[in-house]
Amino acid sequence: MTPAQGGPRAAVFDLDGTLIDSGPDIAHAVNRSFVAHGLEPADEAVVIGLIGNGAHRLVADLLWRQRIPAAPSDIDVLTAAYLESYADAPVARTTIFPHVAEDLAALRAAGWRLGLCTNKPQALTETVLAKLGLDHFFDAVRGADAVPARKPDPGHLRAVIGDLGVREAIYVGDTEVDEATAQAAGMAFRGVGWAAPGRLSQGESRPLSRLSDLLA
Ligand SMILES: O=C(O)COP(=O)(O)O
Ligand SMILES: [Mg+2]
Repeated sequence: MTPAQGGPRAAVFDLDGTLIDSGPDIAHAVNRSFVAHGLEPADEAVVIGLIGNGAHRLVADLLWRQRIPAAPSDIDVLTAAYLESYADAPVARTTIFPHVAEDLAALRAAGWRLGLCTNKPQALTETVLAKLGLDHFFDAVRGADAVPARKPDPGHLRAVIGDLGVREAIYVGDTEVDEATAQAAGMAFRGVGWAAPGRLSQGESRPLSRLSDLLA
């Protein structure tokens, strides 16, 4: 699907794994919470392979992967500790992927409206964007707790499009969660070429080599 002729061109981006390489900070924070509660830390690569469904699900999936039995209240406690630890050092090990800032600037210069749709909590999302100097690119930002239901619920993406005041947009992400969300919302999707191995579906045959490819 291409933007309507003459209509505002718009793109919505996922955050973690798409615009920023935040896996090292996320892994460090979640492992701090595990160790503080007497649990084994997980390999960074394992954590990175599970990011994208929000903080609570990341903790639950890691416990399951490590075969650690946990009650729902344990998952809540570990999630709260993880997010507290993450908020303590949100960008200590995080980098912006190459060319992302200049390509977002190029899209804006070409008149595109840009949104962000992430399963990171809203406050942490705003902090991370501001600390990395990316906040000024976006006309709309919605984290997981800024909508009634987060990705893969299509309402999350539709809320961002509503905020942008456009009828359609392309969604750009790094995982099958993002692909499923776009599909459920009836939106076009492009994966990023720097997604971690195996995170996009086999069907994503045209990943972007740069965000500025959207201008082509
Ligand atoms: O799952 C998360 O915590 C956030 O991941 P996302 O930015 O890729 O949606
Ligand atoms: Mg992602």
